[in-house]
This record gives sequence, C-alpha cells and structure tokens, in this order.
Amino acid sequence: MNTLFSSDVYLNAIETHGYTVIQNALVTELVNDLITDCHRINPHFSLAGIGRLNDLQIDKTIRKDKTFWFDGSSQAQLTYQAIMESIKTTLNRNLFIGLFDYECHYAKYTQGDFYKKHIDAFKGRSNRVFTTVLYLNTPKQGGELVIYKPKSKEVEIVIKPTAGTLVMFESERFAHEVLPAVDERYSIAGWFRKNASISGIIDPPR
Ligand SMILES: O=C(O)CCC(=O)C(=O)O
Ligand SMILES: [Fe+2]
Repeated sequence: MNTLFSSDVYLNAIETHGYTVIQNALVTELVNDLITDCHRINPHFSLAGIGRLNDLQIDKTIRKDKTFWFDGSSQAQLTYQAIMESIKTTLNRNLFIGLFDYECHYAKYTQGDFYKKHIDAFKGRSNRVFTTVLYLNTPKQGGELVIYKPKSKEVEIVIKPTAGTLVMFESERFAHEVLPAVDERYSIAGWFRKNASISGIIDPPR
C-alpha cells in the first residue's frame, strides 16, 4: 500500500467540515519518487494560466507558480493517479456524488511566488468538485495555504506545507490562497470533477 491513512478519517472530516488535512498521507518512498520526477521534468514547467481552454489567460498578478500537467510519463505519476482513483471511488460510494475523473499538475513556487485568494471551480463550468493538494517538500518558510471560511473573509485554517501532507476541500465552497513562497515549494494540485457535458460534448480535462 502506498497510502498511510484510512478512508474513515477523511470521509468524516469532509462530511462534517467540507475539508480534511492528512499528514503523512503517502509513504515516504512515493513522495521521494514524485519529487525526483518533478526535478526530471523541471525544464518543462510553465507559467500557470487561469481559466479553462480558450479562456486560459496568464495573469502574473493573480498567480506566479509554474505547473506541469501529469502526462503519465513516470511510474510515480501513475501510482499517484491510481491512489486518487481509489479515493474517487470511496468518495462516490460514501457521499453519493458522481465524480468521473481526476486531473492534476505539479506546481513549483520559487521565492516570491504566490496564488492570490481564489476559488477553483470555474464560473459557468463549475465541474470541479473536490480540490486536492499534496505537498512534496517542507519549505522552512513561506508558501502557507490559507483556507477561508465559506462566504466569509475570516480564515478557517492556515496550512504549512509539509512533505506528504494531503489537503482535500470542496472546490466551490472554499476560497483559498497561497502566501508568497520564501523557500522553493513543490506540490501536486488536483481536482475531482463531475461531468459537465454541454450538448453532448464531454468537457475535456484542463
Ligand atoms: O498549493 C496550494 O497549497 C494550493 C494551490 C491552489 O490553490 C491551486 O493550484 O489552485
Ligand atoms: Fe486553488
């Protein structure tokens, strides 16, 4: 097994609070393989956009991280995706929601990079149901994830990124932001999605 947590823990937290923070979610070896993979594809990281497909814009005042969408080119990526598939099945069985796929990318924040307060579910195409963030390293300073209370300016929780910590929250409910990084910060941000097919065309990933 590559995971170190039981589904009861996160199901309960998600049902009660809409989010969960699981420390040491994955075995260290897999976290190490994922960070090695990040270093392998390092030259291919690119400035992240906002919005989907044709709406995609790059706005450095909103976010400055660099991303790389999973392309299945390493065993570590495949293993991570398989773990997320099994979490998806568990969420569907227990919360009776029809999640149909999972998309994710590596993200790299270097000194000064941030992601201002935002909501992950896209306007008019709000098919992202759950956001997941797995941290791959433990920056000494900076890059905290701030999650706000639903429909409020009050902070719900501040999460200090630590290698192996997995955060999951309801995408439409929680605005959140990444405070400016001081040390380099690596993570995998991902989304469980519902099918938002419009006139018979299945909404493509990304
Ligand atoms: O890295 C994080 O802590 C959150 C990233 C995020 O909000 C996003 O990529 O949408
Ligand atoms: Fe986000």
